[in-house]
Amino acid sequence: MYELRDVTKRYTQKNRTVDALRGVSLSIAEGELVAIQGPTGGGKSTLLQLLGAMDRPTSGSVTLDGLELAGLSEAAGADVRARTVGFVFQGFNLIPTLTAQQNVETGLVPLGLGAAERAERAAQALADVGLAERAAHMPDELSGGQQQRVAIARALAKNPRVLLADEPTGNLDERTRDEIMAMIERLWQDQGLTIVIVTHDSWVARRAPRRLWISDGVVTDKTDGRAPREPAATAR
Ligand SMILES: Nc1ncnc2c1ncn2[C@@H]1O[C@H](COP(=O)(O)OP(=O)(O)OP(=O)(O)O)[C@@H](O)[C@H]1O
Repeated sequence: MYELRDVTKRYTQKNRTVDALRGVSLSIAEGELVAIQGPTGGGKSTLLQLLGAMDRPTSGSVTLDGLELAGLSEAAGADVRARTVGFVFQGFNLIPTLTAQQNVETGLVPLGLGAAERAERAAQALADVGLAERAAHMPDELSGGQQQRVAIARALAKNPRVLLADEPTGNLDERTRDEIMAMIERLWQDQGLTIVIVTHDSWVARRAPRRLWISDGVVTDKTDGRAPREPAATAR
């Protein structure tokens, strides 16, 4: 699904440069659930932005199903964000003046669907996250966990291939965090999505079969518990 080859990202301000990613090479297979951890400023959000075609690397290659994201035009990048990638953020990012249903429908506007199909898909997405009864509620009438469910429904209504989540449980209490993670895992299993979650929370990270660590712009694969390799027949 994703192939990163020697990716660097350098931010240049007036008299300061920051190397947020330094020579990252990485593959993420279709259907993987990957957690990304690491110290603050290590490069987690930068990596997620490159995976989501929200930004481009300074050098190197980022491909999504063979499509080179590094060289995309603005319009082509917007198309990837609209169709292929769903985003979820720590702060939910719902529009406060719109109902849950309308918030979910906003994610479908770039797809050019008719109003009736938008409404139907949004209602289905809200049902999928257990919020069918709350479709007419405004965000401030919903709990934090419910708001995050609406945000997840908005991300998934467009049937993306990838879900990218930046600290999706960062604003939630423990019980709600557990509920949201259980829901993300269920969606992952049911819909065969590829999911990448940035988290500071080791409990959340441990739920992911694959865990990456980014520190100072360098990625290390920290996955443990991998199936041990079968010893070669001759070694027995
Ligand atoms: N737009 C930007 N302009 C300049 N520097 C930036 C920009 N975005 C990120 N950086 C710098 O790049 C480095 C990596 O930042 P990034 O946000 O990717 O880290 P992070 O691991 O997500 O951190 P956190 O856990 O605090 O969110 C940091 O040193 C940060 O200050």
